[in-house]
Amino acid sequence: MRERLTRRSRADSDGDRRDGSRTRDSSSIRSQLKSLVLRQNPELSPSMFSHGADSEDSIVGLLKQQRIKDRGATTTPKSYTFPADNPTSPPVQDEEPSPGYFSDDLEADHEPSFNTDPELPIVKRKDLCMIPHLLTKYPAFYVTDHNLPHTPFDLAKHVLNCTDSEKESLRDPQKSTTNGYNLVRDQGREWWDYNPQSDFLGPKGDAAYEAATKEYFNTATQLLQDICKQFNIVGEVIPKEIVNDRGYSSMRYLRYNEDMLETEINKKIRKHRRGESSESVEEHIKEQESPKFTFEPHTDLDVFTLIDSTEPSGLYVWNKRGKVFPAKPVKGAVLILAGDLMPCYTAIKGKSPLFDGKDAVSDRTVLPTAHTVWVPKGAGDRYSVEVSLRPKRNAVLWERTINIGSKEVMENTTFWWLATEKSRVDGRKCFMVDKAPEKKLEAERPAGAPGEKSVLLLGAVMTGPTSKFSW
Ligand SMILES: O=C(O)CCC(=O)C(=O)O
Ligand SMILES: [Fe+2]
Repeated sequence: MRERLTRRSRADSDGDRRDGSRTRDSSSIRSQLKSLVLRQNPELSPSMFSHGADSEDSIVGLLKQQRIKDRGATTTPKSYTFPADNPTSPPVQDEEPSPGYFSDDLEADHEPSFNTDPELPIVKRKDLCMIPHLLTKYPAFYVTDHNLPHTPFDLAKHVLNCTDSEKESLRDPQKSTTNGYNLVRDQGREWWDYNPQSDFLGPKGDAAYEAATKEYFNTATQLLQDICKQFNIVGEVIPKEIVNDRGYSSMRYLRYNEDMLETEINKKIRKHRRGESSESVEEHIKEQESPKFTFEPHTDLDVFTLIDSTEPSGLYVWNKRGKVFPAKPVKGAVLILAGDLMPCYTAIKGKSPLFDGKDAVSDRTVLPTAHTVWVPKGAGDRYSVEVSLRPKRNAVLWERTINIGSKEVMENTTFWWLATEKSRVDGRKCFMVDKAPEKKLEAERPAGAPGEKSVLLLGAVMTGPTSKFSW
């Protein structure tokens, strides 16, 4: 008789994985970001990408330094590693599917098609059948002709422009960061979350706001579920419960707020002048003039994410070979990113990225889309609307038998375990690529043992010898 065990939460220490040195690939992502940002913002000076001792690190250096300041650390942080390039693979752009690639699978009365202007594919809703293939070649895609209501930027602007005291009243009483109002002041970012599992914390007495928010959420999650269905044409790849149930899905209105950023910078400068900071004036001034990462590179904890945003554009995504794509807003289209759960569902049959690392990944495996938001200071506020399709918290991602002492135990790894692990990762929100060392995944290890640093070993997602993915 086997016992059943549900993996809900457990830390896994693996400090070593943080100290790989910068790779050729990392500088390639940085230089691509730099040249894309400069192309899109010609008024910026290239020297803005240099920043003290980390000049070579360009944008990432800024992020890194910000983190040192945030944490008050005095030592140089562990370096950042990036997805490895796979020189043996043909370049992404050469790998477009031939027309009618999926026509055998479908009874479509038209030839599915997409275009790549901009570089990320644009697919009509009626051609969603192309998605499973496209997502093995591109990190993201746009959907047009989607029949969604207008993206509710008006609601985002409304809620994120209330007075500070009104915003405070929209915070979750339990301090949830996924419901109601929240902010990260020194990144100039604030957001409001709708989470159907929790009480609605929208502007008081505003029934129209609530109705429009829910309507967009419902139609957008339906589109994401329709995308999931495309993976199940031949067999169940994405669990039916996700296709049929909104589970723990949520919606977010975001504002990248120039004034908030400015106020924070001025506060720091004043603090310095009062002699409360040891940092040099020059550094503050540089900081004031520097372009700014406003959302650290990460992957999303979901199955799929739908995003639409206003100008100034600022979202960048990259693929497993480190090619960076600007993901500008496209009129009438929404952008779709793959989330952390996709490699779990599209792994090689019988294997899981959770435990088999990159051995679970084939070229048909859909990897989570790494992305970052970077808005140059002075470009104005940016708003975005984001919908995340997620399963229920107790959805089982993987089931396996393990031995605990002399007992055979059936272990279920749940979505909420994954979520908890990710939230414990300090400063890095991308799943990394590596083979999970089995001995570190023993079920009897107590959760959150003292001194542990939680590091995710889940996203066996990049190819190549230095295939770690961490920031
Ligand atoms: O603002 C955006 O475009 C993206 C936001 C994002 O990546 C997130 O909320 O996870
Ligand atoms: Fe994201």
